[in-house]
Amino acid sequence: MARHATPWPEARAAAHAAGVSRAARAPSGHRPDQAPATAPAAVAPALAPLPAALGRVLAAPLTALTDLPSFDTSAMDGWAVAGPGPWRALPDGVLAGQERPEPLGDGQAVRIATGARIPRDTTAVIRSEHAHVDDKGHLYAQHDVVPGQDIRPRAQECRTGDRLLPRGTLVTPAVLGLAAAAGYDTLPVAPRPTVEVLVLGDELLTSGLPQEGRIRDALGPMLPPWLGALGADVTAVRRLGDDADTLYAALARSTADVIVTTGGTASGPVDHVHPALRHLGADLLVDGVAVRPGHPMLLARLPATATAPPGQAAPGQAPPGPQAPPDPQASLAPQASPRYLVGLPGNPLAAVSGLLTLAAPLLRGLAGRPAAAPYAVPLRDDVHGHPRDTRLVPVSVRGPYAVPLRYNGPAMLRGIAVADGLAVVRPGGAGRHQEVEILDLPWGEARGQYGELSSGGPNGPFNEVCFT
Ligand SMILES: Nc1nc2c(c(=O)[nH]1)N[C@H]1C(S)=C(S)[C@@H](COP(=O)(O)OP(=O)(O)OC[C@H]3O[C@@H](n4cnc5c(N)ncnc54)[C@H](O)[C@@H]3O)O[C@H]1N2
Ligand code: MOO
Repeated sequence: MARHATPWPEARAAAHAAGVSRAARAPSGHRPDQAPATAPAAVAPALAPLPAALGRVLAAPLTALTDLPSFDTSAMDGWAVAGPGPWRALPDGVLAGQERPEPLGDGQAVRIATGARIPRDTTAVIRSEHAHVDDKGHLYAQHDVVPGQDIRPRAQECRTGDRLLPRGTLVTPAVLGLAAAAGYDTLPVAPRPTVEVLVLGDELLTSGLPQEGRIRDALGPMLPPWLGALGADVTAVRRLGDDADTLYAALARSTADVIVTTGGTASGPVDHVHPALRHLGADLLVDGVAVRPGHPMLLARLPATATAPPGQAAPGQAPPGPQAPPDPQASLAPQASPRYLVGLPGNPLAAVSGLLTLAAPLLRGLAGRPAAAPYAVPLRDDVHGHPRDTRLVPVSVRGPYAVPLRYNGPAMLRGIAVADGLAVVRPGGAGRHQEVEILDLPWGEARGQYGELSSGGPNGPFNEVCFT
């Protein structure tokens, strides 16, 4: 079988574009890699209470519902003063949460707490440790007092209506805090795409030691939490063995946004993924990728309706197996939105490669998130390249360097289990200290758990230092 392997960068772009494009409605001949870089999430947004929004993606920009701070506020515990000192210390104080305090007269000072509303006509706040009151009740400052010092003026952080975060931002704990501060009780979020995992292979055991030629299923335990960390809602994990009819029925019956299969992508006697997709009339968007490990990985768009009822081959198509699928529920229900299938190779590290090459960008696209911004880290050591294909090599990020890890064979998980990411090594290899793109693992330390930051545009958070 001579398939044309898609170059690795194009495969990733095609997977992301497939997610954002709602491509099932595209005319035939549509190229998923020409879809826009961002799009509304493929599933309708909903308003979620703040705790439920964690880990989802903003379906609309976050706009400030209030000025922040919403009133002039003291940055320190100390004294609010009016005019030049020394000042007459008033007997009462102003606490955070207190309603509008009395205005200060020229020459007066009042004790004030951090976060308290500044009395009208205050010129500065003096920290308590920088002032003292004499026995006549006069307040003296130990340093020059600069007008406005230690006052956080209203709207210092944002004005009502300012755009705080763009659509497509992942809701992190910090985003929840910002949203609450800015006045939100609920957030418009895209639902997480649903994913069903189908584990193929008669040789797989679900407990105990490998024996009699059979091995433990490593992917059933690994993929659901990994897909969850990539933004999916895994609705089911089914172990199907190596039966063509069972696979066809499971694909036909599924209502998940994405089906992830493991194994059966190659052309061996029990590799049923391609025949099942053919029989379903699926559109193969990516059929093999020029990447090691994992080159048999594939991405297909499943048809909205059946091309043939179960058990009957459509014209010109072979049935999936010797017998018609026995399950009467296996008819293809019409689907409102496109469904996709990511076929991961069975070798476990090859499956990880497929997960990060195809599933991760697809899920981002489905949630309405932009493609992950690439970033590079210099390699500590030389890495051999494949002559034609990209290699994905587990690395640990130590100091400024990505250290290539051993045990990186396609059937091995020992390297990836201690990795922070996968280094993208272009054909021909990469030399010591050469910068290479890193694909983060969701729990990796290279860039943190919640993905890359958005700069937020010209008014984003990176332009100004603000500290007290
Ligand atoms: N003639 C060719 N044979 C193979 C090619 C090829 O190009 N031509 N490619 C090889 C590569 S590369 C890979 S990767 C595998 C992919 O094969 P499949 O996706 O069909 O996977 P299987 O044959 O079902 O399994 C491969 C291997 O992985 C083990 N496996 C499967 N599932 C699991 C699991 N859940 N947990 C742990 N291990 C699993 C399985 O026992 C096999 O050892 O094809 C090569 N062959
Ligand atoms: O996909 Mo395979 O050997 O490259 O594991």
